[in-house]
Amino acid sequence: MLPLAIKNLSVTYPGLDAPALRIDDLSVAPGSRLAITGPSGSGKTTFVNIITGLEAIRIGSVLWGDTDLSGLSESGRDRWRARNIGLVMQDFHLFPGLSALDNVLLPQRLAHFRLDPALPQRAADLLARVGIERPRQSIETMSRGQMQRVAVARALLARPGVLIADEPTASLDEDNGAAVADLLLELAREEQATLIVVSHDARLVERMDSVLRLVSGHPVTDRRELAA
Ligand SMILES: Nc1ncnc2c1ncn2[C@@H]1O[C@H](COP(=O)(O)OP(=O)(O)OP(=O)(O)O)[C@@H](O)[C@H]1O
Repeated sequence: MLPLAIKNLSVTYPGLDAPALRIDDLSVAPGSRLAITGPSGSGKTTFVNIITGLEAIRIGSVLWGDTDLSGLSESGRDRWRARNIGLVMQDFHLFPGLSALDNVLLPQRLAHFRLDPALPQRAADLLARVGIERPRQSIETMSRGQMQRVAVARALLARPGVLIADEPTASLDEDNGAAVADLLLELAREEQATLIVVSHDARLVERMDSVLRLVSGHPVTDRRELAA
């Protein structure tokens, strides 16, 4: 579980008159659940890229616990992200030709010379937890709902303190979207991870503790319970 504190953040891109993202002061309590909403182009993806360290911070600070991402190099941010963040993307980002189990293990296989011997069993347990009955099934033969559940298991494998999902239900039908939303909320609680979800899905958003609504890069929140 990690608390997030953003101070005086400003992200600008060449060719834009105004910052794509401008947040003066935002706190997210450890273990809480924050939804990010807002119209297209309002800065949601920029927010995710900044708080995960995918993008460099030039103005302001982004503190996860004691770690200020603005003080880390790109490789430092990559290492920090691998240890602390589990990511679930709209389009799954799974590798065809590999089984569900191997997809869950792949990021850890790539990150470490030698795979922690406990991880294959944890991967199998997580796949069972998200309802995947055939972990050896090739990923490209799975349904979209199953693929997203595999992606949720993969995000949690390394026990991240923070689980971040970018439009995790957007490409799923209603039933599968609801199942994935349930899993994200349940597993974040079970694993004691802070949960941050970018979503337009009203049923998912209303189940979070707080909502940060972005318009033209600015929070126009509803900051209910943000620091609860
Ligand atoms: N690398 C970049 N270079 C220049 N402009 C960018 C870059 N990345 C994002 N932008 C601009 O920053 C603004 C915010 O973009 P962002 O992708 O964060 O919005 P979003 O809310 O995620 O949109 P959507 O819901 O459509 O995905 C937009 O005006 C976008 O065009």
